[in-house]
Amino acid sequence: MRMLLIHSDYLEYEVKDKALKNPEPISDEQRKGRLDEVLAVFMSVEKVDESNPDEVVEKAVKEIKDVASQVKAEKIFVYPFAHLSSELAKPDVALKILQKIEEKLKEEGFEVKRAPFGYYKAFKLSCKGHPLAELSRTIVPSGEAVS
Ligand SMILES: C[C@@H](O)[C@H](N)C(=O)N[C@H]1[C@@H](O)[C@H](n2cnc3c(N)ncnc32)O[C@@H]1CO
Repeated sequence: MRMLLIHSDYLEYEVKDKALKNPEPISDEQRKGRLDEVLAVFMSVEKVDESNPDEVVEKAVKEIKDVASQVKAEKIFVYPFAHLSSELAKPDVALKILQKIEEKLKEEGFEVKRAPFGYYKAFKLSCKGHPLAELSRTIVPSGEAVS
């Protein structure tokens, strides 16, 4: 999994068109979303993650918690983003992993939103620009090589 973490004044998105034949079903309310004072986490789930999804979820949550504590962010935006890797996991596996990450972050007490999966989306982002505002992380299951 590849993650781009941007500490932001806000992130807002608006769903445009389907980017998959069968995107995640969403309510009208989910067609737009915004969080202020947020750690935005753009995530590409990778093929290598399919070998141990639960471990990747645990590792991703740990990394996100670590960065959130360093930048003192209490809100997280989980943003499916297919542009950080050329070896993407299958959509059904990717969605499950992202849903589990969202769930675990909520259990940890964060306010969490997740952008809808399988769509083209317009978004606006205001990066805070401090030294820790733009970070990336690569996560793989144990025993797998980072490509
Ligand atoms: C397109 C662009 O504007 C938008 N931002 C977009 O990326 N949409 C992606 C993700 O929501 C999701 N998706 C599919 N596979 C994956 C994967 N392996 N990891 C993460 N997301 C995935 O399916 C869409 C098409 O790839």
